[in-house]
Amino acid sequence: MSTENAGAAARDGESRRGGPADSPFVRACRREPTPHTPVWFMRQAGRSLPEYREIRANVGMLDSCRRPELVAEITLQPVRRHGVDAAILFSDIVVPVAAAGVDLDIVPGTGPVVAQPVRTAEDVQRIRPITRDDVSYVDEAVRLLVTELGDTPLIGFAGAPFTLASYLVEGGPSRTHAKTKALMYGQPELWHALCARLAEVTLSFLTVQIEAGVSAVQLFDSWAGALSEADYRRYVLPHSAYVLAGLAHAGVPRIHFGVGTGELLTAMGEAGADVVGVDWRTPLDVATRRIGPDKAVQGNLDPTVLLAPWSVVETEVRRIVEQGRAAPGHVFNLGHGVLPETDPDVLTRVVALVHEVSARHAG
Ligand SMILES: Cc1c2[nH]c(c1CCC(=O)O)Cc1[nH]c(c(CCC(=O)O)c1C)Cc1[nH]c(c(CCC(=O)O)c1C)Cc1[nH]c(c(C)c1CCC(=O)O)C2
Repeated sequence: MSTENAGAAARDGESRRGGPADSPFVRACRREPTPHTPVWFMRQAGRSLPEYREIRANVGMLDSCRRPELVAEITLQPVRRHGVDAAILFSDIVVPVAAAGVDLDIVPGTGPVVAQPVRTAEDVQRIRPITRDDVSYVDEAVRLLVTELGDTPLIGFAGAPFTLASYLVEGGPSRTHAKTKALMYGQPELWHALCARLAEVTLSFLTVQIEAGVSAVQLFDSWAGALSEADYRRYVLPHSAYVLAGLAHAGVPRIHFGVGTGELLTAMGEAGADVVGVDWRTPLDVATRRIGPDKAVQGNLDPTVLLAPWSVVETEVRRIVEQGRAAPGHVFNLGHGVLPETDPDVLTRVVALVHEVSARHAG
């Protein structure tokens, strides 16, 4: 398809084998053989890196997401430092929601805070559809990055309807998602109208990123694990499935991730993913049995293990690479994002170890 190899082809003036579409990361997503297990980290661009803290010192989070040169630099920092197999666009799940007209901010140490939480049909109607022009800074940043990254794939991402709805209904982060679930159970029509709007915004946002050249996309339904499987299937899956189906024709791998989703892994795969993200609670061989043979898995080192002595990290990395062999494709990652207090040198060592251990057993 047209977006594949865009960077490499532009530089070479011709299309050739290789480029991001032939990288270990994309091949693993497609369940093709790889020279080593590819590895990247959720939240690899962020507060664990001193160079990130320095560049962000005087720029607000949302502002930084709207400056293409800054987005490109922050996205590249972990690729240079750790040698990860993929970059992830520096942005946030609330960026497209802000572009859709919702008044919100990202408060340091707290997360997204919404000025006027969504409670009524009028509130839902105020969430406008978005076009490329509403997020031209993302289009520009992706194009800059695809050229800079060469053969290293760039992952685009968005928040899934449930996780976005939770921030909008609660007005900010929530442990229980009580207001969100109250709306879901009490006003199912309004709930579905809200999720349908968010699915439309998310689909447009991901389409902009794919057209600009990302090699894969990840749909973050971080808080879906708050639901039973039955409620997930009834209230959430159709909306996430709408987004994932809308991207099928683009041909880039679709990763679907959530936390605490051991009981939802089958359903999250059925929603239309090529790769299912697994947190640390479910071993990858068990997860693979739940997800089935036609999807790859991504995960699943507990982020807090990175704070332990190296011998513990090493044992856990080896176990996960080994259990990942049960899957038809494995992308090594954490079970959730990098914690800010993580020593970046440990991340660099993990990348090298994953490559070494998996290459030794290849073929
Ligand atoms: C739920 C969610 C959000 N944002 C995101 C999710 C889904 C992933 C997950 O489950 O962690 C996704 C996200 N947010 C960010 C990225 C960047 C790419 C990456 O390196 O992974 C990604 C992929 C940057 C960010 N997004 C945020 C930061 C920290 C802000 C800062 O550096 O000042 C970064 C680097 C802010 C944010 N934004 C959000 C939270 C919970 C927070 C953290 C609040 C805090 O602890 O300060 C909402």
